[in-house]
Amino acid sequence: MPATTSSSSPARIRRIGLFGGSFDPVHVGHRQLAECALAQLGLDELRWVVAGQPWQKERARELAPAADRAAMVALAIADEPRFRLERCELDRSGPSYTIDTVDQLQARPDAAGAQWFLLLGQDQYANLATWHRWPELLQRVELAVAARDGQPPRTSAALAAVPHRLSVLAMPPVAVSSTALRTALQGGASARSLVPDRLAAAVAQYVERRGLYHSTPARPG
Ligand SMILES: Nc1ncnc2c1ncn2[C@@H]1O[C@H](COP(=O)(O)OP(=O)(O)OP(=O)(O)O)[C@@H](O)[C@H]1O
Ligand SMILES: O=C(O)c1ccc[n+]([C@@H]2O[C@H](COP(=O)([O-])O)[C@@H](O)[C@H]2O)c1
Repeated sequence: MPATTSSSSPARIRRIGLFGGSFDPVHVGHRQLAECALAQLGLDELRWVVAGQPWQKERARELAPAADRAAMVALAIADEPRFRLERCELDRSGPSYTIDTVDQLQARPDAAGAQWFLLLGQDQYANLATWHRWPELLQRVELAVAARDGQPPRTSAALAAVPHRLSVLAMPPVAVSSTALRTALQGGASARSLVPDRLAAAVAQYVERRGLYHSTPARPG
């Protein structure tokens, strides 16, 4: 009798990225970072987590409504099937702590056995030791960090004291921030004038239709 061989290869571990942000608004720097992560980490999917109540930003200023920020992300990612809009922070109450999101997503049956990556720009990597339950977060995800504003991924003193898994993402510099975009729009720039270098066309159309970031009031719907 011939020896039996198994035709089934071992199940491949799914690689899932989380990319959180206020996305106020989402811009080409976000998209570039996400594309680099897809390619360099070999992700099966990348979930864009729109912050419901970004507690560190809410203290400083009023944000655009979460529904608008999520709608803009949906438009910015629509052409890439591995990108998904993750709404769990919008559906929760209270401050949006990333560790709570990781708890929630890793507990879902579809996540069993997956390998998780958390994407960050250098500014948030430097800031990570201010996050809620951050040492625990480091046990639960591998960090994937991209340079920003000429600053390469660099561990802060507090982070350096805690072992963590880190992938450095190679990313061409994209000198765009949501702050600079809001300032330009508030100063009277049209959203379409920011396409394609700073905003995706569909996002710019949404900004104009909703009257976001201008002093004129938004039209309903
Ligand atoms: N141009 C960029 N290059 C690299 N990383 C970026 C860039 N823009 C944003 N990121 C990263 O994307 C994540 C979400 O960023 P966020 O939504 O706060 O955008 P932002 O442009 O930093 O906004 P704001 O100017 O309002 O602070 C963060 O980890 C941030 O570091
Ligand atoms: O968990 C925290 O305490 C925490 C503190 C600051 C920022 N974050 C997350 O970091 C991501 C980027 O935040 P921001 O403020 O740069 O848009 C977003 O997903 C936030 O929810 C998370």
